[in-house]
Amino acid sequence: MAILVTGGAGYIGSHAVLGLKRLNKEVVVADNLETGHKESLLKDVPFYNGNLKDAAFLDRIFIEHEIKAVIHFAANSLVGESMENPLKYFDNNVGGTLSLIEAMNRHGVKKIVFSSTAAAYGEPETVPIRETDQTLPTNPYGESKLMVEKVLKWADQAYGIKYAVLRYFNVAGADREGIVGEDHRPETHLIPIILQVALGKRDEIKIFGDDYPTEDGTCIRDYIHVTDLVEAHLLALEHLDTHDSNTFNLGNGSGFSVKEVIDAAREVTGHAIPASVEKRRAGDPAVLIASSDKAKEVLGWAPVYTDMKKIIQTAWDWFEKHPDGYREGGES
Ligand SMILES: NC(=O)c1ccc[n+]([C@@H]2O[C@H](COP(=O)([O-])OP(=O)(O)OC[C@H]3O[C@@H](n4cnc5c(N)ncnc54)[C@H](O)[C@@H]3O)[C@@H](O)[C@H]2O)c1
Ligand SMILES: O=c1ccn([C@@H]2O[C@H](COP(=O)(O)OP(=O)(O)O[C@H]3O[C@H](CO)[C@H](O)[C@H](O)[C@H]3O)[C@@H](O)[C@H]2O)c(=O)[nH]1
Repeated sequence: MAILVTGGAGYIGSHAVLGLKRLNKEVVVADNLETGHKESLLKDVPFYNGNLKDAAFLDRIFIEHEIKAVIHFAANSLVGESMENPLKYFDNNVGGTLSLIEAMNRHGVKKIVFSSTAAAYGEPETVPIRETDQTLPTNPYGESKLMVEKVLKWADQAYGIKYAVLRYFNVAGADREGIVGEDHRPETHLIPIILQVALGKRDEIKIFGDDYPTEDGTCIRDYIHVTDLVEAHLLALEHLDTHDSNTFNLGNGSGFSVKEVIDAAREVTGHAIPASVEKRRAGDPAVLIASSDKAKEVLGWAPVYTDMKKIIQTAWDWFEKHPDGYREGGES
């Protein structure tokens, strides 16, 4: 019995595949390599290159492997792009998931873990954010994920497909052995961009606004290590064997400002990391911090990487060894 990982060639998906293989689980990957990297795939893991919207592609996987559960990472996830091209996000993120659920139903697969996001909440009324707080996305990316959450609820009711919705906050870091890492193109995330400055690939880090109502004026986020995140997926899968569908936040429960993250990276890398202040980036809430109490209480989840410097260290170890990411010359 295998676990199908969609988006398994991407940043988080590749870490999940590695985590599953370390537990000797049987894994199959489906990815169209739109933003993933074939170089991140493990040699002994069957890989299917195709689009989730293609029903025949999915049928082939479900026929060739006995799939017992799906961990569904495949999606587009650039907030800015989603504002400019919302239909791409509804088409791929919602359309891709509808096709996946239909295939699961055709083949009698009854469990799915779904990557949702803090963007499903929009601007929070209070922090830390709890799962029961209002969900009012401020961009099509977050909206597309929330739509899938709603689809999953009805698919459970109609077809008995049980789901764990995991709303991630800011995912960061890399595998401790550096077997896989983060290589988004374009890179938009704070920590990899800071580390590209330390590598000499960028001149400076641009801080998007220092006039927020926070102590140092820069935005505060909740950073969670990718390995801790993967661990929660494994626990959620197990949980679904004996429990009903559920929704969980995944974050560390503490916030770091952009300036604090830059300072931590200076300490880890020993590099000055020049910074300049730019205007605010549209749509950035001032503070996003998760309450992950529910995941801790219900799933027994306990994040290991709670120290920002340790999170950055794992990312730095990866970047030092792979300054051009997965591909020589830095082009995707
Ligand atoms: N990185 C974060 O901080 C973060 C935060 C919250 C939520 N998420 C969610 O986690 C998931 C993984 O994020 P990531 O950072 O690893 O992104 P990523 O872009 O590295 O990985 C996504 C993978 O899905 C594949 N894919 C996309 N559409 C596909 C389709 N229709 N068919 C087949 N494959 C397809 C891509 O090629 C890629 O390999 C996404 O669903 C994202 O929305 C990420
Ligand atoms: O060059 C940069 C890049 C980022 N930032 C700031 O750093 C913080 C973190 O930004 P990221 O782009 O790394 O992350 P986001 O908080 O925007 O996004 C994260 O949370 C979102 C939900 O709110 C989505 O889920 C998204 O995929 C996930 O990475 C933000 O305040 C941003 O303004 C900068 O100052 N300079």
